[in-house]
Amino acid sequence: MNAKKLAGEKALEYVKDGMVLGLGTGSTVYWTILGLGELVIKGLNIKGVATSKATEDLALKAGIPLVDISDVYEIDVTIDGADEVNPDLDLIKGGGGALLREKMVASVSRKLVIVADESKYSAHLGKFPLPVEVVPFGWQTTMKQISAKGCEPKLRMKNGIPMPTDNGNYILDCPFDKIEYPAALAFSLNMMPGVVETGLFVKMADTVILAGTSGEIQVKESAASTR
Ligand SMILES: O=C[C@H](O)[C@H](O)[C@H](O)COP(=O)(O)O
Repeated sequence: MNAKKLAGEKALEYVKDGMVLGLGTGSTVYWTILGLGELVIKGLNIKGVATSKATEDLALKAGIPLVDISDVYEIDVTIDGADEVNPDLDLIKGGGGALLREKMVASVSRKLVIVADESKYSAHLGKFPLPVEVVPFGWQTTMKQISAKGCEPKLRMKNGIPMPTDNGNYILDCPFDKIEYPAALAFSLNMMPGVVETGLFVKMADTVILAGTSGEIQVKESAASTR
């Protein structure tokens, strides 16, 4: 069975008529967006806020009406994917480079629902290299500052050039291996002037839906979400 499809479609249970929805990015939330499109055709009245240009294109093709983040006071529910989830439901995100807009959208959402296949669940964050969005100016300097925190960052490339994010920045992929204190690491990285944002989402997820290839679905609820 397609675990991503199972998880993505399960999240449709959190959607109600009249909601403003944050639409995440990636191959798991792809299924949520297709499902939402079908519900819209059947008469569901929702508005979406896209977290990337790719999601904007997909949502428009699916027939979902979109609004800009600046045009809403708050978002009812955001549904998004993750690259890694720990038992506290802290996350690593940004494998697709959308972490900044995803975090901005999540920060104004009353509820953040994460959809993932069960391989993303891990006792410690860090197996997946942490994406950090940095400004192009002096990116090598920022990279040195991040190295001092105990990893060897790699500049993300695409077609032979640094991959630009939707915001015109670069991504440094930072293999920390094992992140003991996600909040402390996020804070220290965010203190660096060249860092725009990190893919660490600490105490942001309210619900995580994990699906396996044999069809089982686990729904984990956070006791510690700070939003
Ligand atoms: O930048 C991308 C996002 O954070 C994605 O939500 C994350 O990489 C998970 O993507 P996928 O569902 O394709 O594994």
